Amino acid sequence: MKLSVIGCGYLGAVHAAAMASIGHSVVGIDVDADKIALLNSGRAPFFEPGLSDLLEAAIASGNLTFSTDFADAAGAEAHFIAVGTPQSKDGLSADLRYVHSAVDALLPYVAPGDVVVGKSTVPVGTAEVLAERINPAGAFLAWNPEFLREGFAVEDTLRPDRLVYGVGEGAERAESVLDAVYHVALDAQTPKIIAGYATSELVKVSANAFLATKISFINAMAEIAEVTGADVVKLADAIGMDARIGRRFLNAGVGFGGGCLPKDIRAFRARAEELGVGHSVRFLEEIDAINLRRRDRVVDLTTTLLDGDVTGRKVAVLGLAFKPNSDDVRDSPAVDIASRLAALGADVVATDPEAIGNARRREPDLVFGTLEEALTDADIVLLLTEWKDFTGIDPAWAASLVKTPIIIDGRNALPHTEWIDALWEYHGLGRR
Ligand SMILES: NC(=O)c1ccc[n+]([C@@H]2O[C@H](COP(=O)([O-])OP(=O)(O)OC[C@H]3O[C@@H](n4cnc5c(N)ncnc54)[C@H](O)[C@@H]3O)[C@@H](O)[C@H]2O)c1
Ligand SMILES: O=c1ccn([C@@H]2O[C@H](COP(=O)(O)OP(=O)(O)O[C@H]3O[C@H](CO)[C@@H](O)[C@H](O)[C@H]3O)[C@@H](O)[C@H]2O)c(=O)[nH]1
Repeated sequence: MKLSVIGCGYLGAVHAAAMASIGHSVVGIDVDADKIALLNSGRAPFFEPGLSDLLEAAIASGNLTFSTDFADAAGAEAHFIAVGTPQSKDGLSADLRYVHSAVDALLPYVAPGDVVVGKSTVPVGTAEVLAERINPAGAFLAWNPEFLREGFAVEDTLRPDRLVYGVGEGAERAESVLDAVYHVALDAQTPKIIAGYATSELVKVSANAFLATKISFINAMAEIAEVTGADVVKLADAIGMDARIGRRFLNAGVGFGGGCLPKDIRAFRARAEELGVGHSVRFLEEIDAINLRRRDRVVDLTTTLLDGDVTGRKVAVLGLAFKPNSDDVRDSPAVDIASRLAALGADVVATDPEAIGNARRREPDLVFGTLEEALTDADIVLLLTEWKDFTGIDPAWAASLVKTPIIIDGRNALPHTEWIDALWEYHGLGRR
């Protein structure tokens, strides 16, 4: 089956390569000519485990091409929309301009019977508006939200835990086209939920709202633990043993960042206000506030541990990506904390296995270095992204490099007894 994927970022490039790897003939289209040139040469424009191999193999097989020309989408039966929906510059809402311009550019090449498939995360009500523009061409719209996690994007795309088809006019055609697209996952008994547009759009944003809520819940418990002497990690272990609660997404620390959770909960609030039901998700304001307070906590704790003044003190920041196994620094707690400490006068040296390039583009004045450069003569060390490269550090080796062995484990990810045994002053978040 021939497919087009419009927008080749973290979502679209992986989707295009994964669909080509299961035998579809895929063209990925993006307005960013540099990205398209890289992709066409078989190189991933960002770090995502497994993506380079998938791209290389799919391009070599002839199943995958990339283009900046929307005319190349002609002849595809399904056109996936995977462009960005970032937070608006002037508010909380999602900026839908890329979705609309992608649909504008695609429409001349859409044939009757084609299915345009929305994958971008959008405010509820968007699909209905887009369908009104697509249906007159004799084509149909499906809303097929994506749940992949960065760092596991290839695996999640090839083996999703569920498929959601939001359908409207032309529902039968949309379902049969999507079934053909996802035949491998469906053959593996992946559950499929068919719903209307509004439900499928809401499934996506409510899933992210729930995940954000779970993280902020445990971070709120961390705040309580910090004033009572409780240990939030043990608390999470204990409540997580209740199958109704579950241990996943109960890792307290510097909180959530990235290109999804923060902007999605804000856009959800904005959309609910527009719909006159702002009160229903007003709690997300608190979820956001708890999350951002964790960053303040690390800045304040660093200052306290450096006797109230960070000026001229060397701070080693381990981690810049919003999570391990990604180079994505969008709304990254680590970049935020590093920048704030640098702005307060600290001599910050930040390191990351993959994200220095992206962090430097965002914060050109920050100082970046290798792990060894960051640690050497540091007055304090902050672990802000739990890459294996950092959680596996030998604490005795690190102690031999720093000036003062003080560490804030912003992800509660280190084997803390080993660090304490190696004579580090260890500070977790929400634990002693
Ligand atoms: N990143 C994820 O893990 C993930 C997972 C699920 C859903 N999503 C959603 O998917 C969407 C894309 O996210 P992303 O992280 O891939 O963003 P991204 O910024 O990495 O990629 C977006 C791409 O769209 C391209 N683009 C912009 N306007 C275009 C146009 N008119 N025509 C063609 N291409 C255009 C950009 O050049 C860019 O390459 C968002 O709505 C996001 O919320 C992302
Ligand atoms: O217990 C936890 C789990 C995660 N995080 C943080 O939460 C953020 C988001 O993590 P994760 O959800 O794993 O990463 P994303 O790749 O942003 O994926 C989320 O956002 C995507 C885009 O919408 C969705 O597709 C995914 O299902 C959803 O998990 C990261 O900063 C993590 O460090 C925590 O602080 N504690």
